[in-house]
Amino acid sequence: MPDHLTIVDHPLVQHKLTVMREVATPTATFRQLLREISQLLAFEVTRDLDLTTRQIETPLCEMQAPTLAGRDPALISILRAGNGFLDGMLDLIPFARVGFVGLQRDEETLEPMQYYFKVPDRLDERAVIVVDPMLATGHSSAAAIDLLKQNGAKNIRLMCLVAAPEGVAHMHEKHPDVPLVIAALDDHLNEKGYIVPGLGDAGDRMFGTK
Ligand SMILES: O=P(O)(O)OC[C@H]1O[C@H](OP(=O)(O)OP(=O)(O)O)[C@H](O)[C@@H]1O
Ligand SMILES: O=c1cc[nH]c(=O)[nH]1
Ligand SMILES: [Mg+2]
Repeated sequence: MPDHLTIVDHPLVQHKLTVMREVATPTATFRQLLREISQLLAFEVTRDLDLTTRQIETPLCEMQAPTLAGRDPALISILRAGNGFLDGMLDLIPFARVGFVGLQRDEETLEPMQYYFKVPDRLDERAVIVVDPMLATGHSSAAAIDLLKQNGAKNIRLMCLVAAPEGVAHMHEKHPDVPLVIAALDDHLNEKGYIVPGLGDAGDRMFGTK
């Protein structure tokens, strides 16, 4: 397994993901589980954030205590499905700045089309965490990260729920500097670019569209 890839094999993550994969799982349950898993994956994707110390006073004494270094991190959601990760992440990192990259895959070419871009300032001075539940061909995530790098981002991580081997390989080719944190590496993509076994279209399942 490439060392830029972390698969979070925690039993709670795997249990929740299994329920999300089931075709009979209703939208409300799917959305709730996505939120819960986002917090467990967030634990892993933030593991190597830089720390510094600051002087504080406890009821007993003064101490140099650890605190996150530098500017507040930026969470970047790839619309729409990335928003399923956002609320849970913001519960854990309420001081994070938030950006959005609107991308939608063309169903024929599987190439992502951009329809929105709004990100926090000074990306070059922030840890940037890009979130999207699905990494299929990897073209959407790679395109989003291209845009973020054009806007100065240097210290980037990508957090996904389910990835295909094709997507992991594409990300590694285009952005070998970006670590990936995922819950599962599935078997393959089908002829329509869907991850198999996968969970279907994450955006549609989250929002009850289709
Ligand atoms: O790795 P790729 O082959 O690019 O596919 C993955 C992308 O497809 C899905 O979004 P989609 O285009 O369905 O948009 P949506 O979130 O609005 O449904 C998913 O959330 C990713 O962004
Ligand atoms: O399986 C897939 C592939 C792309 N996007 C999804 O939401 N699901
Ligand atoms: Mg979709």
